[in-house]
Amino acid sequence: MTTTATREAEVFVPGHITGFFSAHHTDDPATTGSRGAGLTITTGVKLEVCRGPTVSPGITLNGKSISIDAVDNVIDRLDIDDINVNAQTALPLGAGFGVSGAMTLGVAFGSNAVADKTNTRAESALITAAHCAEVRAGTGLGDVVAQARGGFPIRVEPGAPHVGQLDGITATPRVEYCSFGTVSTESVLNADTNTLTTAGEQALETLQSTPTAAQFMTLAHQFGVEAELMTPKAQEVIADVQTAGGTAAMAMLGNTVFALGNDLSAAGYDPVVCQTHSGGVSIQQQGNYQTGGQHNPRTIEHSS
Ligand SMILES: Nc1ncnc2c1ncn2[C@@H]1O[C@H](COP(=O)(O)OP(=O)(O)O)[C@@H](O)[C@H]1O
Ligand SMILES: CC(C)(COP(=O)(O)O)[C@@H](O)C(=O)O
Repeated sequence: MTTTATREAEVFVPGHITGFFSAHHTDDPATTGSRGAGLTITTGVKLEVCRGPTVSPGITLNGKSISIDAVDNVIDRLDIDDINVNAQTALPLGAGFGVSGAMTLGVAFGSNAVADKTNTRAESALITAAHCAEVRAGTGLGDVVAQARGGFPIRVEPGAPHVGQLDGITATPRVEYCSFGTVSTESVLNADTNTLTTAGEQALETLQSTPTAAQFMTLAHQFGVEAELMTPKAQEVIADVQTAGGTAAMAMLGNTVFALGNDLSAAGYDPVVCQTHSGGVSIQQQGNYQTGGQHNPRTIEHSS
């Protein structure tokens, strides 16, 4: 039996729920992005990334082969078409949790962790590659930089690292959400974004003067109304939460309603419960394993 070394890494990227945003397009994806605010959540995407002579290239999400434009873009950009990615998530794709951003950022970090030591990149280069890939795909403007930071990010200035600017709200609330399906981010971003951008800029100014979780929720709800982005289902659920004395908002951009504390369950819903995530993208494991042609990730040996 011939023995060959395969490199493997496990990466976790938190989900990201945008509460409000404004869109800022330029002719360069690195300076294109959004301003706004959202929160990263403990429910996210876990990616096992492998590279080696016995590894067949490909991407799966929850066991099924998947095609996500932003992921294809980052693979091209970083020239990493020899990796295998096995991603798992409890989050729905296309429903406003930044799963496309998480996949793209996770592939960038994972591929770097399994690259030859002479071919590694610094974090800012990987985040920039993932951000530009999402912008080019038209599926996100600010998820990647928010997911790289973690916590409760405020996107003060748009764009990739060294261009954009991030701040945050110092709170780690419990989060509840109910998802009812997808909204096409590409369709919203390709349409006229003037109304949403005016609403998003006003919300950001108010949040910066009172950067609290409660203020964020009030502004996120108001943004959904003013930007005319609310789905009928989101309107119905948010109205029920208000009747029960709480605050809820639509996740941008998905047919998803989120709330802090227990505001959805107090209104009689049965939400998924998670927490604000304390950190950003992280490499959980990384190492080599030996195989005689069989891929068995459980035999991973840690390397420093
Ligand atoms: N089954 C699917 N449902 C939704 N999107 C999908 C699916 N399969 C592939 N995609 C692709 O995934 C991307 C989803 O992007 P986006 O709507 O921004 O999702 P998210 O809100 O999860 O980040 C799009 O490029 C879309 O074409
Ligand atoms: C709201 C959105 C433009 C898209 O978010 P999603 O649909 O989750 O990809 C996000 O990237 C942002 O800039 O805030």
